[in-house]
This record gives sequence, C-alpha cells and structure tokens, in this order.
Amino acid sequence: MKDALLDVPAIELRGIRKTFTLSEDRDAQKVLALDGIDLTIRQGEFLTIIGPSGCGKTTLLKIIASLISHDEGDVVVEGKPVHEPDISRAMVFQTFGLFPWKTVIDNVTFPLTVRNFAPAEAREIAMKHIEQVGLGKFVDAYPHQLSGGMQQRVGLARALSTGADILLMDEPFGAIDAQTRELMQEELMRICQREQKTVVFITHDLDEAVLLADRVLLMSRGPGRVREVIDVDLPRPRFDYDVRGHASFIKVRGHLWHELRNDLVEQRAEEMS
Ligand SMILES: Nc1ncnc2c1ncn2[C@@H]1O[C@H](COP(=O)(O)OP(=O)(O)OP(=O)(O)O)[C@@H](O)[C@H]1O
Repeated sequence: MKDALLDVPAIELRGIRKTFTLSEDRDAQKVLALDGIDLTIRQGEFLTIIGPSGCGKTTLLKIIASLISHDEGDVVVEGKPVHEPDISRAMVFQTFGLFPWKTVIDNVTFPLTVRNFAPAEAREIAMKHIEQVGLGKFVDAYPHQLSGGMQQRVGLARALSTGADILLMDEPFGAIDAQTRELMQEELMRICQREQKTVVFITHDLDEAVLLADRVLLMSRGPGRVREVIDVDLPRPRFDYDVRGHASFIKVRGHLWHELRNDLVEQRAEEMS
C-alpha cells in the first residue's frame, strides 16, 4: 500500500537535456525542450507532472519510455541505464492509441503476442485486466463501438497486461467527460495501490494533479526544468471522503495555480511586446 511507499528508486533522471532541430538544414532552428532534468521517482510512487503548454512534459515522458533519444544525461530504470523500450515501462496515451481494426481482446493481447506469449496465456492475462477495468462484456467490440472512457479503459488494460511496473501516462483522461474522468481516476488509484505500480502521469488539470499524486512535479516554462517538486500529504484511499475540501488539497492546489498563473501572465506579456 502507499503508506509503505518504498524509498527505492524506480526511475532516476540525471541531467537530461534534449534539443529538437526543426529541419534538416545546417542552419536549422533548434528548440531546447529540456535543460538538465534531475529527478528520482520512487518505487510505488504516483508522480504527476504539470506545467505550461510546451514546457517539455511529453518529451520527458517519451524519454523515460525510451521512445525518443536525448542529447545528454542518463535514464536509469530499476538500477539499470535504459536506451530502448522494454517490458518494464508501458505508455498510455491521451488518444488511446488503439488499433481501430482490432477488437478489445486483440488490442489488449497485442503487446503480449509480439512478445511471443502463447495465445491462450495472452488471452488469460488480457481477460483478467479487461475485467478489472469493467469491460468484460465488450471483449469482441471494436474501438469505434466504445465511448471515449471505455476506449481509455482498453488502453489501461493493455498497459496493465504488459505487467510493466511503471506506467507512463500522457494526459490519459484529457479527452474524457468530467464524470467518467472521476470514475477513471478512482479506478486508477485503486489499481495502482493494489498492484504497487510506479506512475508518471501528465495532466493539465490542477485538481487531478493533486488528487492522484504522492508528489507533483511542476515544470518551468520552456526550456523545461524542474521548478518544484511538491509533496501531497493526503491520506489514501482518497475517494471515500471530500478530498477536495481537505486543507492539504486546498493548499497545494492554490500554490500550483499561483505559480501557473504567473507563467501565463508572463507568457501573455511576452507575446504582446
Ligand atoms: N518532434 C518535435 N520536433 C520539433 N520540436 C518539438 C518536437 N516535439 C516537441 N517539440 C518542441 O519541444 C517543446 C516541448 O514539447 P512537448 O510536447 O514536450 O511539451 P508539453 O509540455 O508536453 O506541451 P503540451 O502541454 O502543450 O502538450 C515545444 O517547444 C515543442 O514545440
């Protein structure tokens, strides 16, 4: 359980720097997306990332997943430097990332099939997670037959099926209506608490950032840097009381809003000058 959060590093980021080049030309414009990110994420921790648009949140998550390379620094996962995607880390995308031509069961078994699991074993694992996210009756449905919230549940079931200890989630509930989103947040918290997942979760939603997190990483306006890492001192589970009325929730949310608002005001002033 979260109360027993281990002080063992799951992900260590050391001096991560990333520049994008906007074209192939020699004189091409460069964008410094991340500038020296140092951070340790503990095993079983739920870390949310919040920051102004374009500050490098997605870039950082993709670097942790080894989906894109970085220019300088090290990503160390469970003690080992990583350079390629592997089974320790699973991504969940805002746009669900499902294959439209595959059924729910085929979408969820896909990562297991490519890793050469026997079909019966892949199906058994997939079914367990499809049922866990409440879609047992929809195994043979296609994504277009499901609501956005249901499609995101499929994305979550697929990530869980990989058995990855680390879930990397890029605004996974951003495209879902407010009520479904609250249910998904509860479900995710239940699953992560039970299965001791380490989660790195990007959001633009202040309430979501505080509600889910053990710690919130606030990034600075581009180039992305660690501006602040804030502890969220709220008891778990967090869905059986008025967590939004809790003094710690109000304090952390208020602080985040103050900081992000200043960023927006500065950004607007720069755009006007
Ligand atoms: N493939 C790319 N090529 C060139 N520039 C890129 C590329 N991907 C990201 N960038 C630039 O890197 C910076 C960080 O982008 P990133 O998508 O990581 O930000 P973000 O914080 O996730 O943004 P948002 O909150 O709007 O989703 C931005 O300036 C963006 O334009």
